[in-house]
Amino acid sequence: MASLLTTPARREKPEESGAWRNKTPAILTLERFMQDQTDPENPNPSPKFHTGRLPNNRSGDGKPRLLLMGQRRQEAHPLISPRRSGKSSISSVVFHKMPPAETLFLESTARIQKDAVHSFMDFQVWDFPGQLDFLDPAFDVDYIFGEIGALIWVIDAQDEYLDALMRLNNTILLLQQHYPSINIEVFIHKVDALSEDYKFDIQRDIVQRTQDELSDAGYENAPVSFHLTSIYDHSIFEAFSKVIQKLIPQLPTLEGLLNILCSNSGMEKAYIFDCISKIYIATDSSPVDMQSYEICSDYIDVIVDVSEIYGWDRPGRAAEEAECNDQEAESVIRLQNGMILYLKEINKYLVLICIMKEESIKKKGLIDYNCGVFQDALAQVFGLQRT
Ligand SMILES: Nc1nc2c(ncn2[C@@H]2O[C@H](COP(=O)(O)OP(=O)(O)OP(=O)(O)O)[C@@H](O)[C@H]2O)c(=O)[nH]1
Repeated sequence: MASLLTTPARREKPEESGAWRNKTPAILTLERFMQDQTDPENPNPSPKFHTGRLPNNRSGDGKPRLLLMGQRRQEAHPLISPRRSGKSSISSVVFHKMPPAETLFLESTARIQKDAVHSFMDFQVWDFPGQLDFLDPAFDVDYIFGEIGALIWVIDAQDEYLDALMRLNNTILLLQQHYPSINIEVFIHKVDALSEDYKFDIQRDIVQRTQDELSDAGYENAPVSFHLTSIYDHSIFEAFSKVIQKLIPQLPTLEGLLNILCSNSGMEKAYIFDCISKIYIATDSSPVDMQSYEICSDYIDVIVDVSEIYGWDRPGRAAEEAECNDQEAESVIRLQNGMILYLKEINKYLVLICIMKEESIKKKGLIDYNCGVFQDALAQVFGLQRT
């Protein structure tokens, strides 16, 4: 069992007068400053964080689109309901916090579901009905693919997948001809019921067949990635993290900053998480192990739950925040194995979670300071990027 050592804390900042202002602890609403701060001299500032705008966005709404596609397979017997690949379940679990078991009751999607996700970067998730043949000339392919960030193709690994694979390959070939820069992410889904060996065999087979098809058509370097996923564990969040990270142009800078933070603060690993979806948008360059990712993800759940139960709206908070936008929540947990988890709120949507040995947290002043510098650097990077 992990034990909670400290909960909400604050970071104080000297005001212009030079005096330090005493503030009550920030509540863990994980809502804060960077995107929302208003500057009296510039009441409509451009947001400092990346909003995911695509440079070639035609409509100008600036929202990258993730398309969820995959085949629904009709069974030979009309009384047996068709096999569905799991697209709506993925979207509901990742973006709407639906418990995985409740997806059993989801209805089949009859028309394209457009879901706007408001998070550290706004994007849209379009869930396509499995039976829709968007390669039919009646569809406006440019409308569907013209502005997307990534196409996520969901294949049911518990079902026969050759048909689904054929359609995937046709789609990839179409995209390679007309939209070659779109990332294609293949989710080999529902692997929870498969043995370790079997799921890797399936992955190998799918990768091989796709690559053969692509190289036959002369597309050796198509941007296609494969992920083993299930809504019943963290793999679906991990896979989405990888998908989203590819849409963040500042990713190498973020990783560089996290590397510097880790090496100067004695940290083993650091993640920046989007606390609404539990997608991590960046981590340092040491390898990600699933266990550390899972524990960080569970940690966010605990913090968000605690803040929802015990958080309160303080009178005058808005005014206080307008004066000092440097206040954030912080929490430290010691794990049974002696490791320490340190969470620091970055802004309304993002939290920094660091994993470190017990010796490192003894220098908490240093860690707080370095995290403050990291936050400032982050704000500068995104601020500079937008000018
Ligand atoms: N075992 C397992 N079942 C899953 C998983 N993801 C989804 N399912 C189940 O798959 C079934 C179909 O899910 P949907 O999300 O409705 O499938 P869909 O692809 O959106 O279907 P259409 O809307 O008809 O295209 C549901 O009963 C889910 O519970 C998974 O990771 N593992």
